[in-house]
Amino acid sequence: MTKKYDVIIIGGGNAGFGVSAVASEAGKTIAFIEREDFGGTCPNRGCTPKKVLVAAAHTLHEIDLAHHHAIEVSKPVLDWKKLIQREKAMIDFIPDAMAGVAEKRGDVYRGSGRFVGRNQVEVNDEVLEGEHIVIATGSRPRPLPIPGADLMLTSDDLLSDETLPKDMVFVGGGVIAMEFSHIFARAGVKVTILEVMPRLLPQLDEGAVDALLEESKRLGITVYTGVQISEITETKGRRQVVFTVDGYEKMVDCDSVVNGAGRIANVEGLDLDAAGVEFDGVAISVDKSMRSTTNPAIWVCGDALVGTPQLSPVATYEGRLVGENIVAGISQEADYRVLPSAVYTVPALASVGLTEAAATEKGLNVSVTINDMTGWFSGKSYAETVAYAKVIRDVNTDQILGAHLVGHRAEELIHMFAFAMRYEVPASSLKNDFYAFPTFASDVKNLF
Ligand SMILES: Cc1cc2nc3c(=O)[nH]c(=O)nc-3n(C[C@H](O)[C@H](O)[C@H](O)COP(=O)(O)OP(=O)(O)OC[C@H]3O[C@@H](n4cnc5c(N)ncnc54)[C@H](O)[C@@H]3O)c2cc1C
Ligand SMILES: NC(=O)c1ccc[n+]([C@@H]2O[C@H](COP(=O)([O-])OP(=O)(O)OC[C@H]3O[C@@H](n4cnc5c(N)ncnc54)[C@H](O)[C@@H]3O)[C@@H](O)[C@H]2O)c1
Repeated sequence: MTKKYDVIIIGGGNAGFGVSAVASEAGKTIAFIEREDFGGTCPNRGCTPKKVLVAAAHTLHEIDLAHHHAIEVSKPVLDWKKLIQREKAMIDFIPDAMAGVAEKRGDVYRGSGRFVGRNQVEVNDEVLEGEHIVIATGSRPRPLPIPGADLMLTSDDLLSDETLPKDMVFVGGGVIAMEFSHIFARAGVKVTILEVMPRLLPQLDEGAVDALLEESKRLGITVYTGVQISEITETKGRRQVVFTVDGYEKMVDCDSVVNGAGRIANVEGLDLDAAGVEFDGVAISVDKSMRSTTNPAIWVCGDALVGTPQLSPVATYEGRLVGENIVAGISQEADYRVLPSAVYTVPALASVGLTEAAATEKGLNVSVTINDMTGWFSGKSYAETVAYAKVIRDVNTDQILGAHLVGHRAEELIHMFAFAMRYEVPASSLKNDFYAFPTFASDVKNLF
């Protein structure tokens, strides 16, 4: 007999948990399907384990700066295998803990879900019927049409391999490449980044990215932009990446090549046709409330939803919004305008709101202030190697439109700007408030 549910959720990551929190609180019956680890990418293969490695890189950075503080230390010795084991030990409770939460909210099915009708999903040969079905299946690394692409590692491998390579190449110069390149470079690995676009992190503010690029070069990372990769080969256990840049063919020989070329929606194998869900090969067609345009029983959220930021808090937010739309029978739209995020290089690049280019394109009357804080008392005290801030303010409304920071605890300070933007605190109020002194936060008064 077919089991019937109010809501079937395919995928037990941030997005799926967002949906389940709202639906279970409203007393809906839920089927929760997960084929791998409950918790999904962020706590098991993304944000959380990655940050353990970032923290180690941060310590290596501080040791490197010790001489500025009249502290002599010998060359640090990093035991990569032990670091990976520490990272794994810190997260190993997560899948079971999250499965426990899922079981409290509904019936848990372990396996791959796929559509067998407009309202039916099959998992482990069992057919479930849902009034609503949510696709929260996340993303996977973009497959690249390059000969030898199968030789590439993914971020999953980097978080698990206990052997440190001598040298490595990242294909793509986005968030994953930047974060891991700083970790590995600080661990002593020779890193090369190959980016197809004219600059790294193309969607972030150019000034902030330039500051990070300088810091990355200081670390010894080699960056090529505007490249075309033609093939990846393997000889004697080493990999060779062949590419063209500025009309010249080049080759880098290395231990590991990593796919950092973006992530695509994880929807293959769902048999979307069986549910009458329109999919153009890249994105499922949805309306503004994240509902399939061709089957109103189906919703999409998190990384599986194409075109919105692939971030953990966004996946949770979208999931909760889908949950609310299902429970209340409404069509709320997501609002992505104030979204603080960070690239966890060491030091980090953090941003919120409009880039300078986007503000200019909108024709707004803006004031853009750029500061290098390495010479400020705070920057000098901590011997900061990079401390960059760009703040974009609307002159007419005195509202902060965007902030882009590198160093100076950017990943923490950015929330002051985000808070001001969300609650429309005027820039002059932010500037004139009390701050504990001396702190990095108190420097915000002097940034614009
Ligand atoms: C290396 C890395 C580092 C990251 N760091 C950060 C960070 O620092 N900060 C940040 O905000 N974001 C970060 N992200 C992004 C963040 O992890 C994702 O945006 C977020 O996890 C997406 O959540 P989701 O629920 O949409 O998908 P996921 O968490 O991927 O969950 C989808 C789940 O669906 C399951 N699934 C897929 N298909 C099926 C099926 N057919 N049947 C059953 N189950 C299925 C999968 O097994 C998975 O568990 C990082 C990502 C990566 C890869
Ligand atoms: N700190 C964080 O919040 C964090 C950390 C890691 C990942 N993530 C999320 O995960 C997603 C995936 O990360 P990512 O770094 O893989 O993607 P990304 O979109 O950040 O960067 C991919 C880069 O690869 C380049 N590229 C694409 N094809 C290429 C090719 N053939 N040759 C060379 N370069 C190529 C793109 O131009 C782009 O710059 C991101 O969207 C990000 O939101 C977030």
